[in-house]
Amino acid sequence: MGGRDAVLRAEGLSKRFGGLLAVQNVTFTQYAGEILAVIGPNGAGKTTLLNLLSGVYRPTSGRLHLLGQDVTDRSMEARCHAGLGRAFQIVRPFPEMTVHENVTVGALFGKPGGRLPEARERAYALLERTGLAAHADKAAHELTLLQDKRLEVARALATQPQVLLLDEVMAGLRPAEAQEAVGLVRSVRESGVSVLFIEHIMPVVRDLADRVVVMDQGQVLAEGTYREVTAHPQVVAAYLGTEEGLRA
Ligand SMILES: Nc1ncnc2c1ncn2[C@@H]1O[C@H](COP(=O)(O)OP(=O)(O)OP(=O)(O)O)[C@@H](O)[C@H]1O
Repeated sequence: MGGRDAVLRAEGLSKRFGGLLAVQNVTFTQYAGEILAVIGPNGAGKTTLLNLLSGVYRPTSGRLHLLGQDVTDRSMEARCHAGLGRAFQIVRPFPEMTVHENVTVGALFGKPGGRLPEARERAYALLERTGLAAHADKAAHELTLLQDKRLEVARALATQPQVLLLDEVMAGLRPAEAQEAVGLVRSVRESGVSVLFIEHIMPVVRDLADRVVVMDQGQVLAEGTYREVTAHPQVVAAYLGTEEGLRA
């Protein structure tokens, strides 16, 4: 697989909260065009890792490279401008603004110096892509949960990321809806965006991820394809007795 470009490279990332090392010496590479899943039992450090990647937290130690640049000391906004987008589990649109206006805000925020007519146009194109065009003029608070998730992805894509971070966006969706969301994430990748996602729903991980990083107690326990990691004895042991188990 020589010659593949790394889009994200974490080198020995650690994050300490008081006496707790929530993320401990985490190293991994995500390659261009890849859909990478981060899984692990509750409290494994997944959300903390995502917060280190997006810039919510600075690491206690370690470095982060985005598209070949060292962004360890850059703010969340600077990382966004450099090509990193993020969608949250808890969707927080501006409830009184329309769906279209919400995505337009994302389009204006992503690249410095963006112009309004252009941003509005790009927002419409994204609503088409995410299946929300028919709801463009609704207030955001009128959307269903699945439509909310679509809006969150559209808003993140509006910032024109090359790497999109998704934090449990399937949470709360019914299985059929989760399948629709899987289709949406695939289409995001088809458009040339690399995707890193945290997910508890194992069938979603199986269907979507090219590669999986398994965390436990702040550390990377295993890395590989879904088949490889779910056959790994330490991974099976880490999941035994946990609520989500390793059902697939
Ligand atoms: N801001 C914080 N201050 C102190 N401790 C924290 C903070 N954020 C997370 N932790 C702790 O760090 C550990 C890792 O938490 P984190 O939320 O990253 O795990 P997770 O894998 O995302 O879990 P879950 O699957 O339950 O969301 C936990 O023990 C948690 O209590």
